[in-house]
Amino acid sequence: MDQALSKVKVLVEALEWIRRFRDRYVVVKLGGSALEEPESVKRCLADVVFMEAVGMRPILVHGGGKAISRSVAEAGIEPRFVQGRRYTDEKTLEIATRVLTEEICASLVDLIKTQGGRAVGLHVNEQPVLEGKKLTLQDANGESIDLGRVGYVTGIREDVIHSVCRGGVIPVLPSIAIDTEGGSLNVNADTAAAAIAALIGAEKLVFLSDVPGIFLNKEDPSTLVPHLTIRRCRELIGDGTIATGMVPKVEAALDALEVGVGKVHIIDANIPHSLLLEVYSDQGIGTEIVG
Ligand SMILES: Nc1ncnc2c1ncn2[C@@H]1O[C@H](COP(=O)(O)OP(=O)(O)O)[C@@H](O)[C@H]1O
Ligand SMILES: CC(=O)N[C@@H](CCC(=O)OP(=O)(O)O)C(=O)O
Repeated sequence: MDQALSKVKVLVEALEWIRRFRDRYVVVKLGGSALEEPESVKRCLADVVFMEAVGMRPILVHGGGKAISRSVAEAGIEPRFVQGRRYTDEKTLEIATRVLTEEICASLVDLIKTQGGRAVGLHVNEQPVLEGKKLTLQDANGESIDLGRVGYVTGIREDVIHSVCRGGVIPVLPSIAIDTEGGSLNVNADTAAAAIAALIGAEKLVFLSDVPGIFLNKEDPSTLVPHLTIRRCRELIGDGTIATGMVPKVEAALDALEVGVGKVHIIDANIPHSLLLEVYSDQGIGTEIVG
């Protein structure tokens, strides 16, 4: 009896959050590191299917940096990164587009379907929804660095996203945008997810990565920080506590918060049902960042 009652308590606790997030957009970014663990990916997608079934509007944005690097290396090209962005010549763009759309996006759509959900890949080969511009970075001396076909998201076909979501279908978006001439641009998936969350006015932006959240000391799991503000994040980037792949993620998170996205969460895709724990329970999990 006690066990049955505790199950009901879980449902009652979830009800408040289910009501609160009904018809709200949540952008879920599945990172390339998390994508390396097929069982974790399946569980995360089951959570996304649950979110849609209880009335939320999840938008799945994914990367695939590790898979792109493998395919690029197989083609005899040495992967090269500048300030966390992949230098993308025409051949690299072709490979990145194929890996992200035909391999990763297609398999995520299939996996959602096998778990009873409905999903559609929205990208260059199907229905493009991300508009972008070429990104130019500057080096320490203020000189422009050419990254090739690398871009950033400037717009989104909101009408397409709205109608897909209203129809009970989960949009799956790889981080490839189209420029005004119809050419493809390779976009860092963290920045793509943040831009999408900002443009669509998402309630939340959730990064599913391969760490439980942000640590003050990466060697010591007890230093996980459950709650951070924009200001504190900037301090942690400044003093090097937040480093490597976490920097573009947190910078993208701050951009999204500054333009009105409610909250950003960084959680571990390898913790079973981390998404549901974050969204539908009082306790939360991982690191949340607020404005
Ligand atoms: N302070 C920190 N706390 C947690 N992880 C950190 C921190 N600083 C750097 N990292 C690194 O950031 C990585 C996540 O970034 P990345 O590998 O690019 O993920 P993804 O593929 O999900 O985009 C973690 O695996 C970790 O090694
Ligand atoms: C311009 C740029 O760097 N694009 C990324 C896109 C994929 C990505 O960002 O994947 P993660 O989620 O694994 O980081 C790349 O080519 O690797």
